[in-house]
Amino acid sequence: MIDIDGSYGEGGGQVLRSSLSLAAITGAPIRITRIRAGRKKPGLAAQHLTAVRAAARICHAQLRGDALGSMMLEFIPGSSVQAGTYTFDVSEARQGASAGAITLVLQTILLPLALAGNDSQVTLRGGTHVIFSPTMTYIEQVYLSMLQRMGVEAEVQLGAWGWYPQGGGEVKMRVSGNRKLGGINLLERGDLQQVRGLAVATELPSNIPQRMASRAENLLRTAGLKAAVQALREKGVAPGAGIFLTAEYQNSLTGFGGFGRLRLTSEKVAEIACEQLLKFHQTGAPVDEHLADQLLLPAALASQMSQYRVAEVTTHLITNAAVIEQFGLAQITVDEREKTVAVMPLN
Ligand SMILES: Nc1ncnc2c1ncn2[C@@H]1O[C@H](COP(=O)(O)OP(=O)(O)OP(=O)(O)O)[C@@H](O)[C@H]1O
Repeated sequence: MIDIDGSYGEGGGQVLRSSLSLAAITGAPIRITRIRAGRKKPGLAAQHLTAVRAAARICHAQLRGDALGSMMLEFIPGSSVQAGTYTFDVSEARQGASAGAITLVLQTILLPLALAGNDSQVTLRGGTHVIFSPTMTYIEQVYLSMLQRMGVEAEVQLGAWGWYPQGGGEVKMRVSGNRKLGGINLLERGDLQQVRGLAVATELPSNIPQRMASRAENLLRTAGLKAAVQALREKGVAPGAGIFLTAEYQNSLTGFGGFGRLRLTSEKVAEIACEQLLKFHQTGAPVDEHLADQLLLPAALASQMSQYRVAEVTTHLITNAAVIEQFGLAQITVDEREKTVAVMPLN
């Protein structure tokens, strides 16, 4: 049994999710204690419990402690990961609505399913665009595109947008199985090719996406960046709005978003997204601070070494590296001064 201290470093949900993915892939039983001890409301929230149940479903794991608020979980895989057709809904973890991010549930099971013997189809329901987590737009345009270069083949289709607090979004994912992963080398990003964007509203007037789109295009073009932002009204169960920008460099991709809320003008929402993107652009780094921690898992499962340079070394990155190393799959070196990450798989 591998013992994981859920309070280590960042002490957030990622410690749990990385451990679940690796337990499913390796078949190693795990016990995680002090889950999310670093958070205001510690223990398993709806999103985490959905990830636990999803990981357990695909490898028939026995569970102990799988309840909302639980700070301890035992996860004992009962089989290798089984490809198949699955549905996971965060609202089943908590009665009533939940905007738990299904992108994080998706990340928990993606690599186990990509390494399984056959193709899978997964339907996910809950929050698709939720602050402090990757948005489904980021997953599609940045995360999956980068993972494709490492040998992962998966496609997502967004059926409905799910915002905080109601959730209710839906995504269908198709994952090809039997994949062999390769390393990635991202030390130089090359020139910016373009910034693409989606300015979206559900159940709100069309001037909102239009205003977000034109403010973002103006700001980015004034800063000398080539930008095209599409204004869209989309399907969702509740009102919501946001703008999601993807910057395409010769060798790399990144994405940033801004979320609408009451008393925040559409223009301000666009400015929030643009500020983050311009700040990243100035760093010259190929990998944004979020992708930095998300690339560790595929890199540890690859057959070659990976190396990349990041915009910022975060506690998420350091924490995830330590969790992955506990499974003995890779040696990870983070150079805080050079802001580089090297992942050397050990098998
Ligand atoms: N704007 C963003 N774009 C892409 N990825 C993001 C963004 N914000 C956060 N993330 C990613 O979301 C993940 C959040 O992990 P974290 O450990 O904080 O867990 P959590 O389950 O969201 O919840 P909590 O922080 O409440 O425990 C990290 O992988 C982080 O890189």
